[in-house]
Amino acid sequence: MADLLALEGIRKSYNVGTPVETEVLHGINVTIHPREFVALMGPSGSGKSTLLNIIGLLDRPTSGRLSIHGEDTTQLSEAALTSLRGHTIGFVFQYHYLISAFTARENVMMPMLLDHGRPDDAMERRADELLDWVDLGKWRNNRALNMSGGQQQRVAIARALAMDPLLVLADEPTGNLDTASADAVFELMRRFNRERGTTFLIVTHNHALADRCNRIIQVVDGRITEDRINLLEGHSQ
Ligand SMILES: Nc1ncnc2c1ncn2[C@@H]1O[C@H](COP(=O)(O)OP(=O)(O)OP(=O)(O)O)[C@@H](O)[C@H]1O
Repeated sequence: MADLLALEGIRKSYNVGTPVETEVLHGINVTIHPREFVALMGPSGSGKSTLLNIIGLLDRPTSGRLSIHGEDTTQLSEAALTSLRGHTIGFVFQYHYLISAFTARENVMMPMLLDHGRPDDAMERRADELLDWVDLGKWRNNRALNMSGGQQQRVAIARALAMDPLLVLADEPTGNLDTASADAVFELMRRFNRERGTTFLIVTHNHALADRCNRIIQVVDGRITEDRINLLEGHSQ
């Protein structure tokens, strides 16, 4: 089977006032396999979010090749990228970006609604199944604004999983949470990975959480400086 994701020579420059161009990714080569649960670590400003945005097809590299299941994405049109993104990748951010006036169920249904155009029973069932899974079944009809930060982030995880993505990209998903909520949110993603085989790539500054990933990639100054399988995964808990 082809790798889930292959990055070859990915470079990214930003124009910070002509003629000055700053390169923030200097040729990233990495392959992500199905079912991996990967931590992406590195100092502030090292290029982690830039890399995640490129992998998530939200931004294009300046040069290099990004393949999903062996297919090069760098030449695809915006419309093709949008469709591929919607059906392949789920996103979780540090801030949940829920629609606060909508219920938990409505928020989880949102990616399916955007894809299909109108609500149906299957969407509701899918949303309810995911909310049960993140242990918020009883909260399905509560508005997001009435939920705690940890609960909101669990709804955001359910929403990221709504389209049954192959890959979930999470950019500091526990950064705004207290230790207990961060632990619960992280454990949910870990369990989903183990039970359903969804691949996760998680940016985190938290070493204790990274120790619970099965691979740890370190980025410093736009380069991968370390990429290791975490043989002790799960043993530090
Ligand atoms: N749109 C942009 N225009 C210009 N420079 C940018 C842009 N986005 C990011 N940068 C720069 O690229 C570099 C990498 O930023 P990035 O946000 O990817 O780092 P990071 O590792 O995610 O940092 P943090 O851990 O603080 O979130 C930084 O120097 C940043 O200022």
